[in-house]
Amino acid sequence: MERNQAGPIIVLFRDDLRVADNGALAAAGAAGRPVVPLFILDESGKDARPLGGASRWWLHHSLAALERSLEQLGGKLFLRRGATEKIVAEAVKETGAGAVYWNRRYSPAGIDADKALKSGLREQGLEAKSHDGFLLHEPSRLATQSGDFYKVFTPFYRRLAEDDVRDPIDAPASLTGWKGKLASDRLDAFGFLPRHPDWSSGLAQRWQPGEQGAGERLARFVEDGLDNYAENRDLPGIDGTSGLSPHLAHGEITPFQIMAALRRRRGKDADTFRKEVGWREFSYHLLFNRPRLHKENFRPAFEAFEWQSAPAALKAWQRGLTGYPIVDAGMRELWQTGWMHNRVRMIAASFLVKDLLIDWRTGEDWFWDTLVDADAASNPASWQWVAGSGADAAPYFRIFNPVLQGEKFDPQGSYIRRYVPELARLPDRYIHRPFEAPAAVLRDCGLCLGKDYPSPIVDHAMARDRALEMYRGTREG
Ligand SMILES: Cc1cc2nc3c(=O)[nH]c(=O)nc-3n(C[C@H](O)[C@H](O)[C@H](O)COP(=O)(O)OP(=O)(O)OC[C@H]3O[C@@H](n4cnc5c(N)ncnc54)[C@H](O)[C@@H]3O)c2cc1C
Repeated sequence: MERNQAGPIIVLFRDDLRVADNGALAAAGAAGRPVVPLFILDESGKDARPLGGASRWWLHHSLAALERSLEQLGGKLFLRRGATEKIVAEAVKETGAGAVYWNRRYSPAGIDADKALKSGLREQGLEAKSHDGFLLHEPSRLATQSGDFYKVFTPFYRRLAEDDVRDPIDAPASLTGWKGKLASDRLDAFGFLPRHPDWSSGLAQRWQPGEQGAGERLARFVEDGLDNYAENRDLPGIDGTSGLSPHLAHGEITPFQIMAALRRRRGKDADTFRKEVGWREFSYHLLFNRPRLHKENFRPAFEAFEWQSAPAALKAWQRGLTGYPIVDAGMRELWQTGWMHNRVRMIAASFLVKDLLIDWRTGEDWFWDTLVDADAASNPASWQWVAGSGADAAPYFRIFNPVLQGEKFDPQGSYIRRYVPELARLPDRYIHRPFEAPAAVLRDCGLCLGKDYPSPIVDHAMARDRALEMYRGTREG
């Protein structure tokens, strides 16, 4: 096929649902040719991981916001579902496009699909160009001195910090919209919104999906939230973190924009925040080098670990009915809002894996389905970190005590009172250990343990010893 240098440029949208700091869109806009923005949901590859329910809810609203932003610039978003190469081939044929631009993806299935796309388009004589945006670093390029990938965070982060971070790219002032025809699905017909039942009201109350919501959240955080972040980030009872993770997961904002917003900020709080963004980069570095991170233990010795089957305990964990208030508050926050505080994610994950001895993959799957920020790299990397099977993982003997963790990080129990309202009347000293409250205290609070709120489904001290024994047998792979 002859390259049509005057023809329209197709710009693909996938996990980059924004118009600012969008290298592909900016390049297409600057070329002055008609632009065909095309969103493709591709769940067809053999390693593709279908999105979970909460991510689908987010995606619906994020696409609606993107449609509006593109319209304001003079463009129209086309929506398709299917194998990337096939959909793009059809779109090229229908529009007579001479070029296809996109921002790089870093999930294993995304990398494979885009590689095939690039070579296929070039073989046909079309221009195919990819841009950065999702990550600060290219996982294929960063290597240790011995040429291996990084398995420990600190040297990875030190190396990452050596690189200059480019400035964000402005959104195009306007686009030359493409006026021809192209098949497009209707957003509603994708069926991303839950209907029977509709469980999304808590998500809608908490979040504003879309680029505008992302930008406002970043600005608010830098203005009001960054001071004391290093301490506040561990306190689930306050709004002490940025809440940017779902916006990052859907590419409504880029780490380049975040770094630019922090550029003039020095000191412990800003450094800690940059480092957290660095953990996201590290997770993708691991995923790139271990594409089956959500299926296979990073440390092979864990393949032999004898996880337990405990369906009733799993259900209690998922519903926030374990009898450990901090675990239950976290699991209910997740269910109601599609998000859970990082400190509580660690505690709830540790409880599933170490107290209940349930395979980390089961918990990872649940988070994948229920988190609005479900992320192909951070989710499995974090679960493996907690389980001890991952790179640079928590040592096996670190087993969170859910009562002590609760008392340390939510001393007044404000987080518990918000998400486990049946415990709200308990005095602070029993809020994390209702099972130790004297009968008179429980009676005064109108609380009947085992009826209004469960007794612990497992004894932590016993569970800790059991886990230590099993872990000792599995050490270092
Ligand atoms: C078991 C478990 C599962 C997790 N699953 C996910 C997931 O699916 N998606 C996800 O984005 N994060 C995940 N995390 C990491 C972390 O909990 C969230 O990134 C964080 O809570 C998001 O809230 P925030 O944006 O307010 O974070 P902030 O504290 O404001 O941090 C800013 C950004 O840094 C990144 N970040 C912070 N902490 C981490 C971390 N430990 N690992 C990787 N990136 C980090 C995120 O992109 C975050 O938005 C998981 C952690 C655990 C323990």
